[in-house]
Amino acid sequence: NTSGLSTQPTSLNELIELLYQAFATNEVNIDYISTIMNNYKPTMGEWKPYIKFQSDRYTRNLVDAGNGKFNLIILCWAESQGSSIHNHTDAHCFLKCLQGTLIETKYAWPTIDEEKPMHILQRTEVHEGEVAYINDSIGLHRIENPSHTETAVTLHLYIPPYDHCNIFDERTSRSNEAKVTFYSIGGRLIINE
Ligand SMILES: O=C(O)CCSS
Ligand SMILES: [Fe+2]
Repeated sequence: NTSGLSTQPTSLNELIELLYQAFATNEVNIDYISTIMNNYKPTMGEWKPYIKFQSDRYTRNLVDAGNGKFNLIILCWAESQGSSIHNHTDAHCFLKCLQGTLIETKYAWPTIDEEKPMHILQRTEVHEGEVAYINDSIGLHRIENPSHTETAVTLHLYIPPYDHCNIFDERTSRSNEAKVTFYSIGGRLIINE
């Protein structure tokens, strides 16, 4: 169990340490994970190695591969960049806003095969320090940086890790499988062949 562990990570390294300890046993206490993600107080300097913006799309920068039990990733959103509508392949997804403001739009899973627009469940702003959570039983979502002048940075925790997901067309509900890739791993750029 996770009693006796700190619930106030004061650095990225301490957050990672607590995650490794929480995953040392097999069962994972999602409430505890939620507590430490909410309590983590980011200090900008520590995630400098993972801050990389691209003009064509948001970047996914792997911070820690979690011994195969989780992935901790920093996503960097330049102005007006956003994700596709996607699911999370039966994983827990925690998203903590480190800088800027994001909009999360949650959608219901498409029910029938006919072409029809996706149904929006909820749109929420995620502000600095706030944590959003989703999993496939809740629905799908799209994350966007709505600002035309400010960039945004988010910290994502996926439990367990996954290397593909489904992306959905908002107008038709059609979906395709998409591979999930990293722009950098451990702060080093991945040269895509
Ligand atoms: O992992 C991704 O690229 C989706 C960001 S929102 S969880
Ligand atoms: Fe997501």
